[in-house]
Amino acid sequence: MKGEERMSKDLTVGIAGLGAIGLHLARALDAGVQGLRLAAVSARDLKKAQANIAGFKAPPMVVANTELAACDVVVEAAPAAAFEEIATAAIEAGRIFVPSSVGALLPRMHLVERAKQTGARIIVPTGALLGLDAVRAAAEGAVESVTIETRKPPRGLEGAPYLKQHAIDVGAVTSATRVFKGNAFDAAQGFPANVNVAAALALAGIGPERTMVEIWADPGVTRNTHTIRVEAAAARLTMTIENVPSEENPRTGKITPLSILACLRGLTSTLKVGS
Ligand SMILES: NC(=O)C1=CN([C@@H]2O[C@H](COP(=O)(O)OP(=O)(O)OC[C@H]3O[C@@H](n4cnc5c(N)ncnc54)[C@H](OP(=O)(O)O)[C@@H]3O)[C@@H](O)[C@H]2O)C=CC1
Ligand SMILES: O=C([O-])CC(=O)C(=O)O
Repeated sequence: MKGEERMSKDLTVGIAGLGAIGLHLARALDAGVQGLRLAAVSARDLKKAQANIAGFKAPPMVVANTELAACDVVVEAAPAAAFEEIATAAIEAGRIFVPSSVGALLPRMHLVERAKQTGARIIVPTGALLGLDAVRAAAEGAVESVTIETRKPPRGLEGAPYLKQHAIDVGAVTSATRVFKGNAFDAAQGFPANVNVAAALALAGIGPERTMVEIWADPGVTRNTHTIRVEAAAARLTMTIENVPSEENPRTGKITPLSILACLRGLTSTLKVGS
């Protein structure tokens, strides 16, 4: 195949937010990923965004969140508060939408219904978690229970609305302390910047009401640690991932942009591994 023909088949990618996830992903795409071309980025601070991409081989356009929807694939890597604007534009335009702020999708499942009408696809990456292939497989059969226990260094939980509402000061925590126990829906509301993994797990398995979550502020861990336990008719799963916090945002594990990159490669790769 000629080079031009191959170019014309590339999927264009737009990224909303150039932080711990978005900037790493943008750099990786700029370095070159077969079948994908970084075409546009958005941010709150557009000047900072321009500076961030200045050294790129092929700098993307810096656009408003809604204008990313001109791209074939829209990756949301912004704070949860911006999720609705970015998601709605991408879904109305019938694009492939890849959310990072997965917790913000749970109270907006109407977007999934809307995507059915517009032809959009919503592809939730595994993100900072693991094993969603096995959870999805188990959920094709009977599942008794799904739980996730998240342990983060206390500063990785700072600022969560649930902590403020319950006057919990994680800065004062000196030994492992459980700060939340409940379902994934409530966890995502109370900790919008912390438990997107629980939301992804819920969507892969038995839904946000039945997926149970514990969140621990743990001065004894240096990594964001998530343990999933699944009791299903076909298998029992226990899996733990220990994520190195990123320098830019300690709430976010370094593996997250890598997971999204792997997810994007899967959109165009000839060989795709894992369900
Ligand atoms: N699915 C998963 O497994 C995981 C998901 N996450 C979630 O992914 C999201 C991104 O995380 P992370 O990269 O660590 O966050 P960061 O805070 O590091 O980056 C977010 C970026 O978004 C930009 N931004 C702020 N407001 C807006 C806006 N209104 N529109 C567009 N961009 C904006 C900010 O840039 P500036 O203000 O300078 O313009 C900032 O650089 C978060 O919601 C986080 O909770 C995180 C970890 C794991
Ligand atoms: O990076 C992590 O370990 C998980 C995280 O912040 C999230 O789920 O939002």
